[in-house]
Formats: sequence, structure tokens, C-alpha cells
Amino acid sequence: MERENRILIIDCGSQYTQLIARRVRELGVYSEIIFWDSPKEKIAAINPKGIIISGGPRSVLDVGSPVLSKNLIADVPVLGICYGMQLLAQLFGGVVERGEAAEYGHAVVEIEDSRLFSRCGEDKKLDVWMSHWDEVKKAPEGFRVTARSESGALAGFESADGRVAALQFHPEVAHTPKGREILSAFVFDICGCKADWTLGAEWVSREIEKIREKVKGGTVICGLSGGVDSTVSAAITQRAVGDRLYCVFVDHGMLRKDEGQRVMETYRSLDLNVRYVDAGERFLKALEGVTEPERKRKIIGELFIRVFEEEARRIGGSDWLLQGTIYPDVVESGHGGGGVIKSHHNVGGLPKDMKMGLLEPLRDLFKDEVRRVGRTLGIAPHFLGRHPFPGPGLAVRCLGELRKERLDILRDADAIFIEEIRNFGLYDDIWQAFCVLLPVRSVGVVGDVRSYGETIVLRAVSSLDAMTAEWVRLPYELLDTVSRRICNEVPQVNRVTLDVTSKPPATIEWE
Ligand SMILES: Nc1ncnc2c1ncn2[C@@H]1O[C@H](COP(=O)(O)OP(=O)(O)OP(=O)(O)O)[C@@H](O)[C@H]1O
Ligand SMILES: O=c1[nH]c(=O)c2[nH+]cn([C@@H]3O[C@H](COP(=O)(O)O)[C@@H](O)[C@H]3O)c2[nH]1
Ligand SMILES: NC(=O)CC[C@H](N)C(=O)O
Ligand SMILES: [Mg+2]
Repeated sequence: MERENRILIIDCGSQYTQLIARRVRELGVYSEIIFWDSPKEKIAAINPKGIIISGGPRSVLDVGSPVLSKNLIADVPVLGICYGMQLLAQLFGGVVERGEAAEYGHAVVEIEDSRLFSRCGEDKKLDVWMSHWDEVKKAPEGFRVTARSESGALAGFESADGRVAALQFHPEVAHTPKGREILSAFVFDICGCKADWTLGAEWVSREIEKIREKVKGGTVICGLSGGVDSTVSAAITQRAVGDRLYCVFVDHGMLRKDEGQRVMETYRSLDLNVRYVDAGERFLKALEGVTEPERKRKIIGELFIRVFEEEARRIGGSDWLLQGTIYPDVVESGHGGGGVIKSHHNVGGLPKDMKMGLLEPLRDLFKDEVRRVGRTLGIAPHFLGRHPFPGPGLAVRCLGELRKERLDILRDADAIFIEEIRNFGLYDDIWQAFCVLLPVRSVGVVGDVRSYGETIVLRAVSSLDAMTAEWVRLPYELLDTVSRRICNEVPQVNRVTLDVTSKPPATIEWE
């Protein structure tokens, strides 16, 4: 059977699994992630041209750590990375032991001639990035060593025909400068993939056809947030079903300043059929006195669904619910074993007895890919470049009790912060920026008079996929302007502070 032009990534729990998938897709080849313990049939159905086994936090020496059956990788090229390499070593009869010390960060390896390194140039020394403790002490019988670190430790091996290859270091991270060349060699030269994953007009028309076939003559209801994911989902679905798509934009009273109005204007220019539902009072009433973050999220998530259901009834019933679910949502919510950090309202929160079918046209795409589809659909770049905004909105940025007066303070401060970021020309360089209002007051002095005012926190982060984030070193001049303007123009606030925590250990939002 002809294999599909795609790469399967088997996730053994690495922090970088999504990064491997992104790197392969950046080469123009579709890749899909699956957990190591997924049913065999599910893995077989993907029928890929190549498999990459990710790293992972466990040790192959422990009982219960991720394992794979040899059958699964019998007649397809496979690349094991870190834990994946240790697993391959074990599977084919090599020796893995606990190393004396962890090797973490930058390292230099000496490489041998190998198809995997054929695109790396002449230099036999490669800068790479390592993160491991266990070591492969002996490559399996019949395999040859392809890389060693300066200490002599084994850093790569491959089978005689090169179709089973392994690396101790991580080619997927930016700190391995030749990583892209190594992955290209695997994907194109060893697996024989073609670069056909472009998300251009062809992908879009195929997707439109798929939606059409699925929906048939039915009607579709869509929760539109003004964000990138739901807007691109709606735009592509509208091409498929036309005016049988009904969009609902819920104003839950926790939107940013003037957002309701602005979002509706945008949608008019996109020619989408959108109904604005003013549910502010209803949401705030349901949230009265609630301060616990998870309770807030649950209440909001449920009310969202109630509103969608009511709207569906209003149009005489709907056959489909359209959601802007994207790939990271799918991968993260499927992660067995990991504890719940926050309940994201659109993942896993749907009522079990829901009668509508789910339509999720972007569920295979990463955020940057969604933006690319948006461009193909002709959506304006300034819209596609918008910072993400969480469904629960300012509820998770207004700590403590949610009252309209407090939300207004936060709205005003936030609008100033964002306006100044734009004035300084930094909006597109920042992944996400916003203000937080603390449930803490402090003493100040203005015009010789004591004040006892509110505290605003400024938060700006850079990130790739929201899984990890770094705080942005904003210029002092910007911070100074923002702080002055907030205290002058939002009289309830007398203190402005800056959040200088990355994720982990913090998260991006405060609740
Ligand atoms: N105010 C809202 N009204 C209607 N639906 C909403 C609203 N807020 C969120 N949703 C729904 O929840 C989904 C998830 O929100 P999420 O913030 O992850 O995506 P988004 O808003 O489309 O994009 P972005 O990540 O760019 O903000 C949205 O796709 C949308 O269907
Ligand atoms: O649609 C959403 N519904 C939610 O419930 C939600 N919670 C957080 N976020 C956004 O997700 C990214 C990661 O946020 P955290 O680091 O706070 O978990 C950041 O971009 C957050 O803004 C949400 N988006
Ligand atoms: N990053 C990894 O995959 C680490 C693998 C294994 N847990 C080790 O410590 O060696
Ligand atoms: Mg959003």
C-alpha cells in the first residue's frame, strides 16, 4: 500500500513534541502527533512515510515508562530523539545506563558520514543542545555510531541501511543550529517525503469541499470571539455553506474597551452573518461574589454553551456547532496523566447530551498556520496579527470579585498599555500583552492628599505556542509613559507594577 506523504510523531511526553511537529511542517510536510500508548490501529491508520520518536521525562530503565512494539516501526524509517534514541537502543538490543551526571544545554558533537548529516556541510563538529541523564553505552549489534560528544559519549547511531536512526541531542530546538538540515535529511532523503503542505488556495478549496460534504444541507452555528481562530473557522465555513452559517458574538461584559463595537465592525467588513448578544448582566450576575479562578472559568464556560443553545433554538435548531479549536488545544487536552492547570472553556467542556455535531476545520493546524489560511482567505493582516484573548476575557485578569466598576478600571488601564505599545511600534513583536487588576489596595499621595488606590500589573510575554513564555524586556521609556498615563487617566489607580515571571513557573494569565 502506498504510504501517505506525512510524518508520524510518537509522543513519549517531551516538552518539545509539538516543536518537532512544527519543524516538520515548516519543511512543507504534514506531521501528526500521537501518544505512545495509543491503540495500534490508530497508529496504523496514519500510514506515514516516516516516524519520529520524541524525548521524554521518564527513564527507559524504569518500569512503566513509554514503550513501543518493534512491529510498529518494522518497515518504515524511524528517527529516535533523546528518550526515543534510548528506546530504540533498548528495542534493538543495545545498552542503556544511568549516566554519572546529567548533560544539559549546549554541547559539541563529532559526526561521522551519514545520510542524516548529509545536509550539514563539511564541518565534522556540530553545535547541539542536550537534555538528558541516561546514556546509551553500547549501540545495538549491527548498528554503527554516527555521533559522539567531546567526552566520547555516544550521541547518535544508525542501522546498516540508515532507516533506523537515533540522536541523543534535540534537532528540533533552535539551539541546535543545523537541526533543520538534519530533519530535512530525514524527512526528504531517508523517508522520501515531498513538500506539499502549503496551506494555500488548494488546501483551502479542499477543506471547503470537506465541510460541504459533511454539513450537506444542514445549518451551522458558530461562537465568534473576534479572535483569530474562530474568525478564520467562520470565514472558511462560510465559503462552504453560505448563509446557512449563523454566528454569535457574546458580549459577556468582560471584553476589552470598545471591543464589542470594534469586533462587530470587522465582521461587517468580512461579510459574515453575526448576531451580537448582550449577555453582560447575565454573566456578571452568575459570577457575583465568586473569586475562585476555576469556579469563574466553569461558570463562564457553561453560560457560553447556554447562550449558544438559545441562539440555536432561535434560528429553529442547528445541526452543527462550529468551533475554532486548533491543534495545540487538541494535543493538550488529550494529554493523559497531566494535572489540570486551568479549564479552558472550549476544550472538553461541551455537554454530553449535545445534539449538534461538531465542526472543527482548523483542528489540525498550529496558530501560525491558521494565520496563513487566514491570509489565503483574504483576511486583513492587522486582524490576523491580533494578540490572543482568552474566552473568559477580563474575568481571569480581574483578580477577586468581578464588578462592573472594577472591570472598567481594568479596561481603561489596558487600553492605555496597548495604545502605548502600538505607539512604540512594538505590538507585532510581542506575543501577548495586557493589564491585570489586583485585589490589593495601597497608599499613595497626590496633591498632598492621601490616596488608597488600586494596583495594576503590566504583563507582556513572548512565546511560540503559549506552552512556555518569557517576559518581554519593555523599554523603560514605554513603562514610564504607561505608568504615568494610567495613574493620571484612571484616577482609581495609584500604583503600576510589572510582572517579570516567565512560564513556567507562572502562567501567562493570572487565573
Ligand atoms: N465572546 C465570545 N463569543 C462567542 N464565542 C466565543 C467568545 N469567546 C470565545 N468564544 C469561543 O471560544 C473559542 C475559543 O476561544 P479562543 O480564545 O481559544 O480562540 P479565538 O478567540 O477564536 O482566537 P484567539 O486565540 O486568537 O483569541 C472561540 O473559537 C469561540 O468559538
Ligand atoms: O480561549 C481561551 N480560553 C481560556 O479559558 C484561556 N485561558 C488562557 N488562555 C490563553 O491561553 C494562553 C496560555 O495561557 P496560560 O499560560 O494562562 O494558561 C494565553 O494566550 C491565554 O490568554 C485561554 N484561551
Ligand atoms: N530529554 C529526554 O528525552 C530525556 C530522556 C531521559 N529521561 C533521560 O534523562 O535521559
Ligand atoms: Mg480568543
